[in-house]
Amino acid sequence: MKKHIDKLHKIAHQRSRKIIGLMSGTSLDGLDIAVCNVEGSGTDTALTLEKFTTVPYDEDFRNEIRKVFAKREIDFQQLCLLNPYIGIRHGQMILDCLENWNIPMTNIDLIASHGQTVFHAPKKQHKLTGFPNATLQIGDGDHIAVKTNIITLSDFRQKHIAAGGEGAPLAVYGDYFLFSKKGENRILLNMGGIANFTFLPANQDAEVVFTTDTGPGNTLLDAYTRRFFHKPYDKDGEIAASGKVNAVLLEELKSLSFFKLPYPKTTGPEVFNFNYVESAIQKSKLTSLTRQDIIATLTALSADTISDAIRNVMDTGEAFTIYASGGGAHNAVLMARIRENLSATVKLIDELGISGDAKEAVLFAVLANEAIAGTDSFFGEKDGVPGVSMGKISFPG
Ligand SMILES: Nc1ncnc2c1ncn2[C@@H]1O[C@H](COP(=O)(O)OP(=O)(O)OP(=O)(O)O)[C@@H](O)[C@H]1O
Ligand SMILES: CC(=O)N[C@H]1[C@@H]2OC[C@@H](O2)[C@@H](O)[C@@H]1O[C@H](C)C(=O)O
Repeated sequence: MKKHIDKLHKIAHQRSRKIIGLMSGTSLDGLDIAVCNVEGSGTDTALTLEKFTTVPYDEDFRNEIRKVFAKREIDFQQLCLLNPYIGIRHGQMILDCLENWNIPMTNIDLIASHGQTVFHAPKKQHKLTGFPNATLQIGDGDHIAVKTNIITLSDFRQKHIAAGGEGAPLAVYGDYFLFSKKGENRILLNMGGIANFTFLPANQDAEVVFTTDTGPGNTLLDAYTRRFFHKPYDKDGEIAASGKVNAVLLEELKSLSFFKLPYPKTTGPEVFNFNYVESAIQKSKLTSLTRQDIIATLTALSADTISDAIRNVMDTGEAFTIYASGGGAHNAVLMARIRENLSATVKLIDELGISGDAKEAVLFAVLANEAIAGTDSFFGEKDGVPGVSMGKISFPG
């Protein structure tokens, strides 16, 4: 309908846009909702985070997602039902938040929805001849648009794959637009379920900007803390601090083929799960390790593989600063080992003006802003950062 196109055209030409960024990551902890005011685009983007919250998922919702999450074999009906269901639930969470914040729906121009990743299968992992890189996010944008009456952009990762990428990491675009700084080599490290980072060179050359996943962030820690200690995660790294890293198990865990693949690469809980850890424990014949030692070793695995990946990019001897975000930035043991491994300054991204817990949701708002109001961007011919606009548009009516 032309009225929708006219409205979108108007939004694209406004001096600033109010965009809600949504992120629900691999930790299944909840939906991050960030209300952003965005002016300009590309490297001229000026963003203010006006409101942020994480709406926690209730256990029932989490369990419904877990039925299909990162599983090779599932009940197909469950997947089919979850696609609209997650969209509707996310839409309702937005409406509730806007009401609590006293923000009229009509003040919001756009929603940028990541959706829920249920499976991630880059070619390097599935290895099936003829099949492309693949990833699947559900929670359809049409349901969010109709529920909230707000134009919604969603499903950002498919275009990245269509343009030659693995569908991730996408944070790199917003990282460059918002946080690149002349004179400082910056590593923006995000430790969610899976860890990834963006390298922003001190000369701000977009063609040198680099991004990759590194492997596990918190996903293994969460799984084992849930199993052994009946808690959702190792708060502040307290359990890890009470255990000892087991060098034999750590080496066995590091022998996984993923860690030998060249960078950039991407991964998910399809690879980093119970089976992987259990089979490493069996292989190293360490069946009597304490639970605390296992958590300490898994924390060291995350820290060491993050550090190896950063070393691979920062091999020039130049100084750099790490800005950490994501839930793992709250884990003191994880942070301390990264600091020690790299002898680098490690700060929180919060020092750059955006809360580390909000960063990913904010970056999806930036991607939507680029799709609607941006111009061409070019990050060179290297793997992993195609210069394309991402996000599919859902109109409310
Ligand atoms: N105080 C804390 N101490 C230790 N770990 C914490 C703390 N708070 C959060 N976390 C960890 O952070 C995780 C959530 O992180 P985050 O929300 O960044 O992940 P995500 O966005 O779901 O994942 P991804 O970025 O891989 O998609 C929790 O599951 C937990 O492991
Ligand atoms: C397929 C998928 O959802 N990947 C996530 C996941 O969580 C962290 C890491 O793996 C990253 O590659 C990506 O998310 C962030 C937001 C990204 O694309 O930058």
